[in-house]
Amino acid sequence: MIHIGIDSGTQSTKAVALDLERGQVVASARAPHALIPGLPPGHMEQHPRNWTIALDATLAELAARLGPARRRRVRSIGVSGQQHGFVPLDEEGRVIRPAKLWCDTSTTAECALLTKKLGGEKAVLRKTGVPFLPGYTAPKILWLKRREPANYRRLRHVLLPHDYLNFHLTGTYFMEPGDASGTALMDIRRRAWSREALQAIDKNLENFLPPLSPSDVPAGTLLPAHARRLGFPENVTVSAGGGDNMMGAVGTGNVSPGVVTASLGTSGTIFAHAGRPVVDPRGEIAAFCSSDGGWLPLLCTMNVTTVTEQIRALFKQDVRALDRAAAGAPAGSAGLLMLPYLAGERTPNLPHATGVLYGLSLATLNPAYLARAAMEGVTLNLNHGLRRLMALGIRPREIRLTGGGAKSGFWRQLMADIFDVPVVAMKEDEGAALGAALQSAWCVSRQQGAKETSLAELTGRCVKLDERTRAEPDRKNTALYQELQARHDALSQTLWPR
Ligand SMILES: Nc1ncnc2c1ncn2[C@@H]1O[C@H](COP(=O)(O)OP(=O)(O)O)[C@@H](O)[C@H]1O
Ligand SMILES: O=C(CO)[C@@H](O)[C@H](O)COP(=O)(O)O
Repeated sequence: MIHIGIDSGTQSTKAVALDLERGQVVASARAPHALIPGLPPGHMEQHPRNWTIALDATLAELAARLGPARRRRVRSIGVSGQQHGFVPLDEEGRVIRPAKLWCDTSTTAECALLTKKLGGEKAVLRKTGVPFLPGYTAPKILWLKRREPANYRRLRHVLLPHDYLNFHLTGTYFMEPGDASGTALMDIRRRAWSREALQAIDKNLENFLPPLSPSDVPAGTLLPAHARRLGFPENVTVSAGGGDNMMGAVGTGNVSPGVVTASLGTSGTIFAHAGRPVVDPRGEIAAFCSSDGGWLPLLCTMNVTTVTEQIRALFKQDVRALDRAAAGAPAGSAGLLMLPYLAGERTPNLPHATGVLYGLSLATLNPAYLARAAMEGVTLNLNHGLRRLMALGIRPREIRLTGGGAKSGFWRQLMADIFDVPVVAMKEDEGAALGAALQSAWCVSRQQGAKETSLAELTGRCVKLDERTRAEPDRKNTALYQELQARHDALSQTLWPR
């Protein structure tokens, strides 16, 4: 059977077709989608129509690549999507306005209001497990109510990006706990909506949210119009899907405690599967649920490949040239330190911070040192959060890498040196898309009951490490980077005390 996985990321939509019997991805496709340009600072939005256009295009390309015989063997589709985006729909399921995204920082006032209503930061963590941060969905809904009342009056359905794509494919309003835990509207310990968080926004909000279904329950069946257009059989199951990090966990075999994954997409995330909720008393590590019945403590930084892309654009380099340039500067960039908060930052919670280049000199103001300082800066920023994950009891023996940035060999070595943990990329680098395909295969097998296959068995069969990419910490550099980490953290704390 063929199982299809879609990952609707911030910059593009990726699709893979998994042949389960062979345990292999046999076709893939990709289509870009862009942010809405020209919005005021802090406002990051996309029109959900562009996601559905990209989804339809990647599915059509995948269908063409599969050919008629394999198209007839398509059994299920799973959808993964960028987390936290707010898709507001009216009574007829029409999009009311563009979606505010995970990287939108325009809702700090709404976060403060919601935190106060629930009784302060400690009370919020006690009641829901997840603080109100601008990236999350809850303050975006309150923002709409306060700033665009006419649009809010039309609101009848709240969906997340991947839920909206499920709606496009099946016509059903559906939500599952993994992605929903990123709304900050759930009590993540109970895997249920938090009435108090909902009512802090609107006493009717519960009516606008679908009930939460377990992640192994299908969202629905592919609509006949899509199936006909693509040449797929009738009754293709569309699984619950999940947030891209939840699906990235599945696609990197992170479905039981002990494995740690880092994703280097537009955002940077590091997460570990847990059999119980992991709530950070400081609120830095997000206490999310996974999309397979467990929990997924997660660190997210907003500035990863956006920063390296800016440097690339500045010097008109392709990704290889960027690596070559960075390799031309020594470890530590001779004291040139970058705080990479170009888009504000989520961890640490500094939505209005800006980036800093410290230590410019005649030796360091050139493309090589800037490239290396950028890669080091975003990785030190991630490492700050990795230390916090470790303080909460996560012990990484190795870190599995996924997302675009994981393709760079130079960056992989830098990560091993800064994290002081071996890192390894996956044979299939679209981890979230593969995870979505695997979740859909799992969902089908659960529907079949007697022939049920566990998710661990499925990932064991289909998720493979690419041992050629393994990087071990280089002892020459680890001590230097520990020192640099202390300087990075101190500079950040001095400029933005917290
Ligand atoms: N070889 C490479 N070296 C460094 N960065 C890369 C490489 N290939 C891709 N990338 C980065 O990965 C980014 C896309 O990552 P991806 O995980 O697809 O993002 P998203 O899911 O957020 O859309 C690109 O913008 C690019 O910066
Ligand atoms: O906000 C988060 C995690 O909490 C981000 O990880 C988004 O889920 C976007 O992911 P990418 O597009 O960078 O993959």
